[in-house]
Amino acid sequence: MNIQTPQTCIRFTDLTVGYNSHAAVHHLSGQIGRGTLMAIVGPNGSGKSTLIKTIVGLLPAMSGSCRITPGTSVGYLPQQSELDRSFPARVVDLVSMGLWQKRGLLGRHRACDRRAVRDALEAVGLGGFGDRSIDSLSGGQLQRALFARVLVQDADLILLDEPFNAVDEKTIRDLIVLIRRWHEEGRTVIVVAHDMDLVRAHFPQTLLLARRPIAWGDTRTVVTPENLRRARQFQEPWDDSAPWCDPEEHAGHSHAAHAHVLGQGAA
Ligand SMILES: Nc1ncnc2c1ncn2[C@@H]1O[C@H](COP(=O)(O)OP(=O)(O)OP(=O)(O)O)[C@@H](O)[C@H]1O
Repeated sequence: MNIQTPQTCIRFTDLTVGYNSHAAVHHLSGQIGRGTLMAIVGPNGSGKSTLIKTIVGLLPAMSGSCRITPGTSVGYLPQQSELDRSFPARVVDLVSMGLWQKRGLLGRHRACDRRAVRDALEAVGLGGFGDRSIDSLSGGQLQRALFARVLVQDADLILLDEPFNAVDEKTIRDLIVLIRRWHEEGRTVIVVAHDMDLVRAHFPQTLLLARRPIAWGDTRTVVTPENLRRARQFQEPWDDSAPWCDPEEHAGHSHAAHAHVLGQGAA
């Protein structure tokens, strides 16, 4: 039985998740405390987006579980590549979509909602961009608009999938300010990232994945050359057509990682 303390935001119990009976992440156990600011890192194809989608509820567990403490509202920023930019919408419409959990899909927006959307656009440096069509935005401007949508969601748990991808340094700095503010407000923020210097500088906690948890805990002890090398080693020989999980291999190699996950990832 899982015991969720009031401080727990997410609990993974031997979670395995994937596609068409192939595991993309397997045997993840541990918990994320409320108010945690955490990065998820790992090589391409190591299961970072898959894990985020499972937390958001878009992908069911194959076995084990991922539980969010009841009553936790969730905000999610998908990878830009998953967005259809040709959809005929204005920036203000995109940002207003963040209100649907409060107002419903067809709900009328009140004056306070319109103000919240305007304030969010100002906060991300897109004041005056409301009437622009989303296909006219640069990549960095679109990322700012997506952050504005997360701002109006006003969620307890915020999941950002590669928010720093293909944006310039100034935009990254501005987005980091927003992320830090969410953290200071006591929200739980989980960010998929590839830039290890940025992770070391801004994220106190890190989960390093290579289809399985390699290490999890204090960023200084997780993002080490040795752990990154191990992550690459686990990832490179991976066979996408392999059976969904090899218990022998799991028992032999991931025991140390598990101990680390349970010892340091647990909040
Ligand atoms: N819809 C899907 N159907 C089948 N397999 C998928 C699907 N989405 C992802 N995968 C596979 O699952 C594995 C993990 O993918 P995932 O996108 O979670 O990795 P990632 O760590 O986010 O990678 P990246 O850093 O490249 O974004 C990969 O082998 C990928 O090919």
